[in-house]
Amino acid sequence: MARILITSAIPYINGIKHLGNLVGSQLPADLYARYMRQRGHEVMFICATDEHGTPAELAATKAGKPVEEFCAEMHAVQSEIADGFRLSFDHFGRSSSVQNHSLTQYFAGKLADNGFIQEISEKQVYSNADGRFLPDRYIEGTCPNCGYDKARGDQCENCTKQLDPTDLIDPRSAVSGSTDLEVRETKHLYLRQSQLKDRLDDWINSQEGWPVLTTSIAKKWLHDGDGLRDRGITRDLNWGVPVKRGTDEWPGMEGKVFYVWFDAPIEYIAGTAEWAEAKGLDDTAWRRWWRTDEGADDVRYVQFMGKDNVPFHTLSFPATIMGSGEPWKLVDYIKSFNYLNYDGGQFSTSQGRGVFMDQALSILPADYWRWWLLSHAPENSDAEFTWENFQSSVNKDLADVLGNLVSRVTKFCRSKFGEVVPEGGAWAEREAALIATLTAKTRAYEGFMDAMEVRKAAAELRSIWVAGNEYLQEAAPWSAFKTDPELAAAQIRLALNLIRVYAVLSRPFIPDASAAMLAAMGTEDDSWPDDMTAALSVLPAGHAFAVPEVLFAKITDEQREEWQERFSGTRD
Ligand SMILES: Nc1ncnc2c1ncn2[C@@H]1O[C@H](COP(=O)(O)OP(=O)(O)OP(=O)(O)O)[C@@H](O)[C@H]1O
Ligand SMILES: [Zn+2]
Repeated sequence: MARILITSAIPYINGIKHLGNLVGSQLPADLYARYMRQRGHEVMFICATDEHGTPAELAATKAGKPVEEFCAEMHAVQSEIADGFRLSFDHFGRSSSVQNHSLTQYFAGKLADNGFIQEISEKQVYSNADGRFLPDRYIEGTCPNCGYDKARGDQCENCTKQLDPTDLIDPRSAVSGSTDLEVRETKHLYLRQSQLKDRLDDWINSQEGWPVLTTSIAKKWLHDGDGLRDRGITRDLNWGVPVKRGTDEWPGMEGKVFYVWFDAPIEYIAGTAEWAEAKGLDDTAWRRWWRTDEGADDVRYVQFMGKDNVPFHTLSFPATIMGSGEPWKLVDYIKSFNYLNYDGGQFSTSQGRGVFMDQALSILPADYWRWWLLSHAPENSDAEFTWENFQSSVNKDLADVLGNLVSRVTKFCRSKFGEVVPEGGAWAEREAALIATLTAKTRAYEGFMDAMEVRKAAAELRSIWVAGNEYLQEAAPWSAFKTDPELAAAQIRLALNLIRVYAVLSRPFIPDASAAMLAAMGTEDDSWPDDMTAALSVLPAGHAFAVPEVLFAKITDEQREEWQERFSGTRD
C-alpha cells in the first residue's frame, strides 16, 4: 500500500465554474483519487476555494456584499456543486482559513530568514477619491499596446499583454470611476525566485516522465528572456492574509496583505490542516502528509491543473518550499491539461460563455458529464465540447454499450430463470477466451490509470464494455436457451457477474451508475478483479438480484437542439 497525496488546482471564488475548469483540474484528480483508493492505497485528496485577490473583492462589490460574506456563500455553493459531481475530496477547504493565514505568514518568515525576500519601494497608483491604492484590476484604462479602452491594471484582455497599473493611459478607478489619481511610493515584498533558478532547473530536469506540457511551460519561464524573474508577493489591499514575518509584525508592511498567488498553493497544506481539525485530529495527522521529517518521506504527491496554472506550480510554489529551507514535501508529478473549448469558442467565466457546473447538473446527472469530459479530456491538445459529440458519445458508450448490456442480461434472466443467478452448465472455450481478453484489457486499463492517461483509460474501459457485448452477441444465450438451457444458464451466470465487475472497474468514471449496478446485483463486494476468473464467480448460483432502472437514457435530438439553443448565449 502506498500513500498518495492528491491536490486539484483550487477554483477561484468569483463565480460558479464551467465544464472547462472541471475537466482541467478537479475531475481528473477525482478520477485518480477514486482509482487509488479502490486499489487499496491511502489517499489524501485536497481541494479548496481560492478566495483572495482583487477579482473576489470586485465580484463581492458587484453582488453588493461584504467580501467575507460573498466568499462564504460562494464556497458553500461550490461545495454543493462539487458534491453533485461526486468529487470525492477528503476536504474542500478555503484559502481564507486561519490555517492558511498562519502557514502563509510562516513561509514568508522562513523565506525572509533565508534571504529570499527583498523589500522594494515602487510606484503604485493611489486614488484620492477612494482613499486607497489601486492594484491589479482595481484600475482600468487604455492599453498602451493595442489601444483597447477597458484594459485592466494587470492585463489587457484584448491583446493579453501583461501590464502594470502605471502603464495604463487615461487610468481610472474601477471602484468609483474617479480619475483623481496620483502615483505614490509604496514598499512591497518580492520573492527572489531568480536566486533559486538553478535549483529549480535541476529539480525540473531530474523529473522523469512529466507531461511535456508541464516541463515545456516551466522551461519557458525559467529561460525565456532574462530568465526567471522575482515576483511581488504583497499588495495594498484589505482582503487577504495580513503580511507578517511568521508571528511577528513586519515593520513597514502594516496594512498590506500577501498577493493571492503566494497564499493559494500554500492552501494545499493548510487544507490538509483544516481536514485534521474537522476530523478532530492533532497536527501530526496532517504533517505526516507534508513533512518528510515527520512521516511524509513515503508519500507520492500528485497535482492536477490547467496549463495556465503550471508556472505557479512548477516554479513559484516550489521556490517557496525550497526557500523555506525546511523539509516540506515537493510535488512528485504534475498532471497538466490543455483547454476545453465550447462550441467554436472559449469557455469564459467573465463573459458567462459555455455550460456552467450548476447548469450541467440541472439537465443531466453527473455521470453523463463525467464520462464525456474524461473520455475527451484535453490532454495532448485543446479539445472541444459540441452538443453533437456529447449526444453521440453518451448515447453510444453509456446507453448502447454499457446500459444495454445490463438491461438485456438482467431482463433475459428474469424472464427465463427468475431474479436469481441461474445454476447449471459450465463455461466453455468462448468463456475462456472472454476471460483472457478481459484480463489483458484490465491490466492495460490499470496501466493507463496508474499513468493518469485519462483518455486512454476511458478508451480501454469502453473496450472492456464492448468485449462483454460482443461475447453476448456471439454466445446468444437467448438462442442457446432453446436447445441447451444449461449452457444458457452458465452464460448468464457469467454475464451477471460481469455486471458486478463492470461496476467495480467503472466506478472512478461513473460512480453513481456503478453504485446502481452493484445494488442491482445485490452485493457490496466491490473487490478489484485481480483474477478475472475468480471475479466472475463472486455471485454464486442462487444469489438474488434485481433488474435496475434504465441506467442511461439516450439524449434525443430534441433535447440536444433545445440545450444547444439554451446555452448558445451568455449567462449574466
Ligand atoms: N477551458 C479550460 N479548460 C481546461 N481547464 C481550464 C480551462 N479554464 C480554466 N481551466 C483550469 O481550471 C482550473 C480552475 O481555474 P480558475 O478557477 O482559476 O479559473 P480561471 O483559470 O480563471 O478560468 P476562467 O476565468 O475561465 O474561469 C485551473 O486549473 C485552470 O487552469
Ligand atoms: Zn491591449
